[in-house]
Amino acid sequence: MILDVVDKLPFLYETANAHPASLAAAFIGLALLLWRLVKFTVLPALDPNDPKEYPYWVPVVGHLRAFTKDSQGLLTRARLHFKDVRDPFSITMGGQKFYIVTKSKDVSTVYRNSKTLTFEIFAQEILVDLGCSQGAVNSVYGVGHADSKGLVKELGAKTPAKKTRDMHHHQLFPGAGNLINDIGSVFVAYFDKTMDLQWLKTQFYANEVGNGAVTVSLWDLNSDLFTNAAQEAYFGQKLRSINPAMAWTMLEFDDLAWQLMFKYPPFLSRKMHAAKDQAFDALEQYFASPIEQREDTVWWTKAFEMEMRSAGLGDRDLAIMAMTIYWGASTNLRKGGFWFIAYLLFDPTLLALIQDEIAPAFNGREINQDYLTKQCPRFQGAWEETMRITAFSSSVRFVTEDTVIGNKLLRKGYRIMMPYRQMHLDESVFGPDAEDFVADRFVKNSGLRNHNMTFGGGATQCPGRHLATHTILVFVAMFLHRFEVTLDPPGQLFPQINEAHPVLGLVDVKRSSDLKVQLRLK
Ligand code: HEM
Repeated sequence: MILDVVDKLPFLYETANAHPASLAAAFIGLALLLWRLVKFTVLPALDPNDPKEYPYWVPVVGHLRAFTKDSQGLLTRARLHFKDVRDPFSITMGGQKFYIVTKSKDVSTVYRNSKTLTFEIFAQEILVDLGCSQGAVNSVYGVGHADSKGLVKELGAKTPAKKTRDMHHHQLFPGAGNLINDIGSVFVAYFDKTMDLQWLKTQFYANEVGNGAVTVSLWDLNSDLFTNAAQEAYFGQKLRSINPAMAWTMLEFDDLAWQLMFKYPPFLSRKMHAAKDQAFDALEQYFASPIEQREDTVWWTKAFEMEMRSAGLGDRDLAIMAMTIYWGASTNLRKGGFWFIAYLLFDPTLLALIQDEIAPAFNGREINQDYLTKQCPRFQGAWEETMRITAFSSSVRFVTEDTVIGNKLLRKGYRIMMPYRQMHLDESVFGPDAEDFVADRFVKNSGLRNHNMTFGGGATQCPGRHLATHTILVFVAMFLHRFEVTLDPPGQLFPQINEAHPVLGLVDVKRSSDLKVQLRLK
């Protein structure tokens, strides 16, 4: 770095002499070089416990542009810049410093610490960005009254946010007294009804090709079935009657939701706001309608509504909060189904092996779901590998007190980001083929499951993880059992990922590389 500056001094001097007008520019350049030298070389040497900062040229802006263009590329470059030792380092974007944690062991330490590292500030920010009133957010999160465990200090009672999380567990977890089967059965009934050629022929993404076969967009098929199934479970028929195309409204919002995350100004994100508001309007109307018309939902929806109303929320705030669960469930399920089927279709040997493995789970239209989810290790393993290779989001935390992670001191007031992809491609954990899809990786070494972070971890670990795995395994097995599936036209290339946009879990597909598949009843 020092040599950098010394090297450039004669150049700056000559430039200033030859063109006096550029003297100011030369001084600015010199000042910038000195600032960089002090900030990224001198100061870090004085405080080796501070996570090193990935250097940048433009103060305040930092790496914002690179992050919005290709976040994983930026994080990889930064990690390699620090010789891949995987100590926590920091990146500045738009004036905000983020600590980046990429070592599995450090990530586990972060997940275990709910005392000085918190999450709720992020949930509150996203709710406000979505349009929730500050009053509603304050009462749901007990702002100013709750401790780090989500207990209201004066009363010792749980905040509504904490109770809602407990309700998710009751609805979505396996185990005595829990209700995962109730919600799972709605998904399976919906798949059973819609994985039917007559039904598919009526959809805009399907074309009849003769002999009773149809060609469909694999992406649209997954989007449609998973999102509508989630809607049916959580909001029953009433929401469908208010907005028959509600699922597609949600999906339109999901496709553009990255603009919300990057805080695009409204004039540059009109389509996203329009879809979002349309979704909120429908859900607001839903919650304003008589409760007797909304009996056909899973337990969670009613329990959640009761809790939120007693916290003083009105229909609009209720709609916004309920939409986040609809969004979280549908955005990832559709991507999971799509990528899993794509990996199977592009490996005929694996596909044949899986088809043999799952066959005993079927007796006509009857499905032994227990068999599928517990007795098919190659099938389960291929799904786990699909998740490992397509998980592109990050867990985040806010540092409320100075905290040591690894051998670095993370300072109060900054944010931590734990990008799953950086951990999932760690060759010291997953081996030299970490970048490849290896269908039996988790079958051969089940210990690797502890390093699969797709569902996050700690207090914020995805409560839908059991349902997600269950419904995706059942969906894909039904799809492969019911239809003969071929690429149409043949010779299509494997779909490309869309790395440019941030996601809430699994990576998006570049729509131009969607797969067209022909479905014929077996
Ligand atoms: C393949 C499918 C899915 C993936 C990859 C996924 C991934 C994630 C991730 C990465 C998080 C954040 C974890 C963290 O910050 O540590 C999360 C949170 C969440 N997920 Fe999922 N998810 C999936 C399916 C579902 C489903 C089906 C539901 C509900 C039915 C669901 C409900 C939620 C909720 C409510 C949260 C917020 C938890 C909290 O902050 O307390 N997810 N999910």
